[in-house]
Amino acid sequence: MESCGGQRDPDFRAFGSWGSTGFLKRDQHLSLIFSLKRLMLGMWYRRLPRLFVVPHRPTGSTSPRVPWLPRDRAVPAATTCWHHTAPESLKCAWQLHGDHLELRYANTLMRFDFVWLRDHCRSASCYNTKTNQRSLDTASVDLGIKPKAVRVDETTLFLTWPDGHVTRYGLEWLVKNSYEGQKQQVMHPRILWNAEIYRQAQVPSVDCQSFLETDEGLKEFLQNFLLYGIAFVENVTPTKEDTEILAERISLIRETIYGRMWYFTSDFSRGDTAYTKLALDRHTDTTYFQEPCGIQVFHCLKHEGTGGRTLLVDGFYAAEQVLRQAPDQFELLSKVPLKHEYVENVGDCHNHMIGVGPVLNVYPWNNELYLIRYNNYDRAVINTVPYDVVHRWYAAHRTLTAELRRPENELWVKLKPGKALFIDNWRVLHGREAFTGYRQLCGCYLTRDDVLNTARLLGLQA
Ligand SMILES: C[N+](C)(C)CCCC[C@H](N)C(=O)O
Ligand SMILES: O=C(O)CCC(=O)C(=O)O
Ligand SMILES: [Fe+2]
Repeated sequence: MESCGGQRDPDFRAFGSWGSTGFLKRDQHLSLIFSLKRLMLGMWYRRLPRLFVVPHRPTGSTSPRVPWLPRDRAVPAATTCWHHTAPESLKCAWQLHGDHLELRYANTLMRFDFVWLRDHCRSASCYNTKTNQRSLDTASVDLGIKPKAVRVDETTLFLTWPDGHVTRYGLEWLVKNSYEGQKQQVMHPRILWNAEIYRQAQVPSVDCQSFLETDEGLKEFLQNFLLYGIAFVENVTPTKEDTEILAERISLIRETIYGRMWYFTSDFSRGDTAYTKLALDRHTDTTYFQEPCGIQVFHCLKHEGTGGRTLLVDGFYAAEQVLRQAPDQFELLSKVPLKHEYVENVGDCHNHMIGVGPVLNVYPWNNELYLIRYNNYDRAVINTVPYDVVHRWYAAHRTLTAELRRPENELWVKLKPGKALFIDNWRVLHGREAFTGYRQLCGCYLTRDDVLNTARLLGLQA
């Protein structure tokens, strides 16, 4: 067990009343939870540096074949000695415990549950490599299963099960697919930005023709989009139909209560401030959906008047500042569930949407942030949080808001006909300046899975 004694003494109240058993009174059970909190915070702090880092994975070993290959050995009830593939190099070592196998390979110490090892067997009878689907019925695996024999050579782990079935795992595959391997990786490599960082990066807009007609153009666009959470296509014919063709090049269009492709202007045709000339503070859209829309496309088709610039803020950059300054507040924003709501009764439009979730959503195994839900207009009555937590939540929300509002974090752009903007609505907040005159925007939402699918098919990590 690693010790975390050297770390700063945190404000335990920040977590004190937030536990899996519900809300505890601030000073209750303090001594009981003290050591637990220390442990949790230790884990928390240790994870910090990994949160936004582009992954660094040990590459495949190229060491020469080891001449000595151990033969199958019978497994004693519980063995504590390490078995090595090559005693000199200690390249791979394993140890069998009562309920799991411990494996050290490529600088990674991994622990595998026996049921997991049986469940992920890639043999022909357990896994269909044509469909990439499991054939094994996991429910048929004895939960007390234990391998009868274990053997490791320089590339492969061999397990023989009590019924004689043999499972083989590539050691590289295990490193890539183990929990220990995963928690050292980020799912989505990103470059967090403020206005200066974004400008300095000089991220190019991709030309419409190259976007539509070449894989390179599309890939460049998607790479920019994945890294920065925004990307532009230029020289687009300023019509709704041409914008739709762009959208369909990378994704399925997500139809919502606003339609499939939408046009909008300041006619208050819908019961939302977006349909006025008023300024809109930074926000993400559709926070009131259980799954907020992944991507938003904007294409300004016309503006005869003044103002109306678009504001963009990297929500993950701001969240990272909160994490550095006040990790307890970051934690609170990632744990407290809230509702957002859209209630509309204008003309023939009647809608009532409710979405539930915290402001910051992180993957539990590596603490990587993947979704920010931030819309002060659409935030519903907070009735999911007791009063003392709610006060701390407001303080945390204030810290985040202060970061989001720092002028140096604001990227202002004037959308012009011909230039389409794609925004990662799970990461980058948008807003707009008040305007005068006739202004018409068209666009749509995209289904996130399909954008990521396109990116992966082009070889990008998404
Ligand atoms: C983009 N479009 C004009 C169609 C919809 C605007 C939705 C506005 C809403 N307050 C939200 O933030 O979700
Ligand atoms: O008018 C704009 O530029 C953006 C309005 C807005 O926030 C939206 O439509 O989601
Ligand atoms: Fe919006």
